[in-house]
Amino acid sequence: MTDRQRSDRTLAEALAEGTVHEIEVAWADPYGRAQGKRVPAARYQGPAAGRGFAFCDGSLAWNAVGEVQEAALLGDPAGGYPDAYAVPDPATYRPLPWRPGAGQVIADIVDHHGEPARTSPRAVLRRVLDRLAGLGYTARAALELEFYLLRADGSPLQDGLHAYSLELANELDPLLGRFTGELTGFVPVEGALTEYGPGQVELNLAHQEALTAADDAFRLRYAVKELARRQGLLATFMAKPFNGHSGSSAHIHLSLWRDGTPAFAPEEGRESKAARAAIGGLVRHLPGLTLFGAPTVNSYKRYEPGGFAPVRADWGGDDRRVAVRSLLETPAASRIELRTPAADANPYLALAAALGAVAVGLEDGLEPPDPRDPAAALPATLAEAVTAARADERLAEVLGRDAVHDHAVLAASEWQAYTSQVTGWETDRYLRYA
Ligand SMILES: NC(=O)CC[C@H](N)C(=O)O
Repeated sequence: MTDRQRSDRTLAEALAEGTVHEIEVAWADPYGRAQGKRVPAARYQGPAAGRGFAFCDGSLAWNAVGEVQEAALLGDPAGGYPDAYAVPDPATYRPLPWRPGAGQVIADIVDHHGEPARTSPRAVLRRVLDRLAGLGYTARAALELEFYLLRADGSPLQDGLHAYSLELANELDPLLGRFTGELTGFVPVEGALTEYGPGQVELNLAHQEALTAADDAFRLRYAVKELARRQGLLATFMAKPFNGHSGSSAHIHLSLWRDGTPAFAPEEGRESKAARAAIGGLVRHLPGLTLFGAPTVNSYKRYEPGGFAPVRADWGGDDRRVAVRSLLETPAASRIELRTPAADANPYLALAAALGAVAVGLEDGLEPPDPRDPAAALPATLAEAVTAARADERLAEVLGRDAVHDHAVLAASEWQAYTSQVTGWETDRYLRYA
């Protein structure tokens, strides 16, 4: 029995036995934040088996501070923000570790015409996975998420800088212990470590079928924030919260499988044909896909030359300085790590864009460039990323033009809000000197 079948049965059993009193019907907004409705168990089955749970479709077309952008298609202003429907995927059911008797299920979104909402993040990922399936592949993925644990007022909890420090890890207890304890029934955490910044933590997730991997990253961010809140702390997935301290990434490890065999298994000691096509697709389309792993103004402040966050569309072997890291290991563990996505990314969109570029690499028979050739610069700002995403017709064909249009509109609204403000940096720098 697969994990999906198991949790499917768990939900039906929990409802039948009356061991669950409430279900959170959850979906990701454009920025990967958990949205949803709390539904009493007795009111769940009707809508879940029918049209789904109604909500205002503006929730799928708002920017980082919740301002609905009318130019985004799904908001469909002509239609007056009609209902969209959250249709639970029962295989995603998990009991909530912090509220006994409550569970969560992740929903797919259907628009008011009854069609899958083509710009909703989970739908974009499904579309790419269908395309890969058409090529004969299933994708597996594992995400590593970094974040800062802060005091409730936003100040750092620690001042030490020691990645992998078990002593600093102890200082973060009891919360850190929860991430490798009760949280593992909700998401498959494989490891927890202190990262380089003060109070920065990294959690590694197990590799899973790609849709589940994105669901896990979505759940993880929600759960970490909630467990921290219950402890009187603030967990932030902001990409670069502090000047002078490392940013937070969402590295994605990818592999393709054909009929249960690993398509990235090394061939004659080097990357397989499928792996080379995947690397070729990723490297060529990195400028266009960057937006989907780096959706805010702040995401771009993480990229620093000479650091661990890449600034070029380059690739290499076991090298943490490049954007696309090819890890040749045992056949089943050989994989590609994409290091551009930031922790503030929507995991569905980041994974969809990465796998979209992989699909393009396979379809177009691409090869990795010679690593000694000069590599293209990645977009250095959100505005450059929007331009690059809009210019990448081939990637848009795979992700869906409407999805690229909408998410570019949201990002452009972030950029507009940012550039229209006079900042403290400007007054500090220019007021007395102009
Ligand atoms: N684990 C690492 O390689 C550090 C990654 C770094 N924090 C980044 O933002 O990219």
